[in-house]
Amino acid sequence: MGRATGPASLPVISVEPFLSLGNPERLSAAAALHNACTDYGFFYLDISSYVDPSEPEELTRLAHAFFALPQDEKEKISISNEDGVRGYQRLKDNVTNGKADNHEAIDFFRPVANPDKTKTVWGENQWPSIPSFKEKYDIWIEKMKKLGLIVMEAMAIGLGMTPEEWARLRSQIDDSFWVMRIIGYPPLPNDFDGFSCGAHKDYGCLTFLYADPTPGALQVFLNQPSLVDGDSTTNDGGRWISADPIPGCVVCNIGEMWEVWTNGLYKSTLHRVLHRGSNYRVSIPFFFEANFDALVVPLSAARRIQEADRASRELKEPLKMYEPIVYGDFLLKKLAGNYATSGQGRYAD
Ligand SMILES: O=C(O)CCC(=O)C(=O)O
Ligand SMILES: [Fe+2]
Repeated sequence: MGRATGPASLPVISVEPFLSLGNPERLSAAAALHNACTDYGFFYLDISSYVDPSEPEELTRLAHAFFALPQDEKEKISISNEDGVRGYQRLKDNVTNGKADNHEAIDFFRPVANPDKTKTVWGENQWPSIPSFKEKYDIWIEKMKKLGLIVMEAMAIGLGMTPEEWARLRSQIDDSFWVMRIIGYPPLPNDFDGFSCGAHKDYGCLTFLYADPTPGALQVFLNQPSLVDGDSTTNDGGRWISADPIPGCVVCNIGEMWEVWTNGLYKSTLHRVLHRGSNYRVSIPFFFEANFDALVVPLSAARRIQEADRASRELKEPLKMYEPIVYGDFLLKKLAGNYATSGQGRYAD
């Protein structure tokens, strides 16, 4: 395991320039966002001009109230009552890379018309009966959906997409099949064979992670040679750095769909959680995803950048292309391997 030396930390990008059309900093902010996506795949997104910090703090309080309930109360909204993925999952129910994760969670997905709980992900969300829980989280979901569109447009600007190209991409994400997890992490026992959440890439489009202020829990794997100093690399030639929460920011990372859209120019980055502190940690990732039926194909704008780079380096062999993916098919495959009972793991490759 690598030693984390030096002050390496993720870039901070403010959403503010993208909140109004006339903001003169839009282009430079989009360029910084592009660099964050090519170099790290992870960044802090400063949303202090978009949401009041008291909102996610209240969500954390509500999450604690739920996780503190007796186990049989929590089981009343178990995923086993529903479509197998919407609802509460016990501690160690999630498995990553063959090892149980030391967390419990509630998962919510975009509601569907004509729910049918015999079909994976096609059932209904299950809400705790704690007063104002659903109201407060529903407000958050709406804000994160809008934020998803705002950041997607900023990324389109950063990639140099034409208005027509952006309109086409927008039509694949304008009815996002979003996912929200509310995760509770008790301290990781020293002798635990596994992690709080094992190393994985997120499989969708953009993740907006709000986490309580607990330091030292979330770690991100950097493997760009320019970002990693030689002394501190792991056997894989990379380095794990902490991504501690910054007030007013969510941690944002790109998922595997962006890797396909950009034909590998933006990499989806490995991350994991090791919560060894003494408190009970809560995090609330919102996964802004493509539409269920979106056909995800490498974008011309990304290919233009790759071709220009190759021309400047006089590379001759043809550019390798990522295979197209229908997002909903990809999601169903991932969900099939999520849980202890199905053996493989939520966050497995
Ligand atoms: O809890 C965290 O900090 C990260 C969780 C995560 O990576 C995920 O749910 O995909
Ligand atoms: Fe993740």
